Amino acid sequence: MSKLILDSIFFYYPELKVLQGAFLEVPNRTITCLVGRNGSGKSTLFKIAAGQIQADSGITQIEELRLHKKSKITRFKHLSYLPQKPFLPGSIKVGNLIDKSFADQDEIIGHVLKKRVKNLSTGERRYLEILLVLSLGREFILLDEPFTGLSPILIEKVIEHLHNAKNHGSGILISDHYMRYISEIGESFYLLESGRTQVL
Ligand SMILES: Nc1ncnc2c1ncn2[C@@H]1O[C@H](COP(=O)(O)OP(=O)(O)OP(=O)(O)O)[C@@H](O)[C@H]1O
Repeated sequence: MSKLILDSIFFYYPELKVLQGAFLEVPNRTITCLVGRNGSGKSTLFKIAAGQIQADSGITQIEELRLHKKSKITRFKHLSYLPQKPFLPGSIKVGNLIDKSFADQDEIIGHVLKKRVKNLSTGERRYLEILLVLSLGREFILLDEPFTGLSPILIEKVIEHLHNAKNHGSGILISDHYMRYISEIGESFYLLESGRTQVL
């Protein structure tokens, strides 16, 4: 079984110690959840795992493979990442982003294929972003607050997609404040508090 590991992660802003030795293990074929209060550092840990920012110290690795700051291609091959904030350029048409055969099977996306991203509703845009991140079929999938802005029906659809991705072998790391859904789908849980993680 392959694992994404973050070990002894420290990250400081000039006047704030955000992470102080955080540890996380994300095995494949598993949904791992990271929870914690607002501002506890969850997004910071995601950004470090995704290589968007660099930790002051600590290790990110997949099995024996160390992921250094410069390992961008290696990261891209192994990981896909949904940031907390919208990331798609507004001017692109949905139909140019997603495979038509896929869109034909999804009612929500099927209805908005001709629209530009900037003209989607918040929930439609978030749903599209999640599908794109999942469709890359990476070994590890990092989802930072995917459910924000989604209706319960869309959340249920996303959960179905997450189970599919997991059954195809992906390891999923997810953070969200919707505890009802998190506790429904998660198999292992970490709480981030005072810069450190503990297994729940
Ligand atoms: N660019 C920045 N400069 C200084 N402090 C920052 C910066 N970005 C984030 N922070 C601070 O770092 C801490 C951790 O932020 P982070 O976004 O990782 O928290 P979070 O757990 O994801 O929060 P939330 O659940 O609200 O999304 C917060 O106290 C935040 O104010």
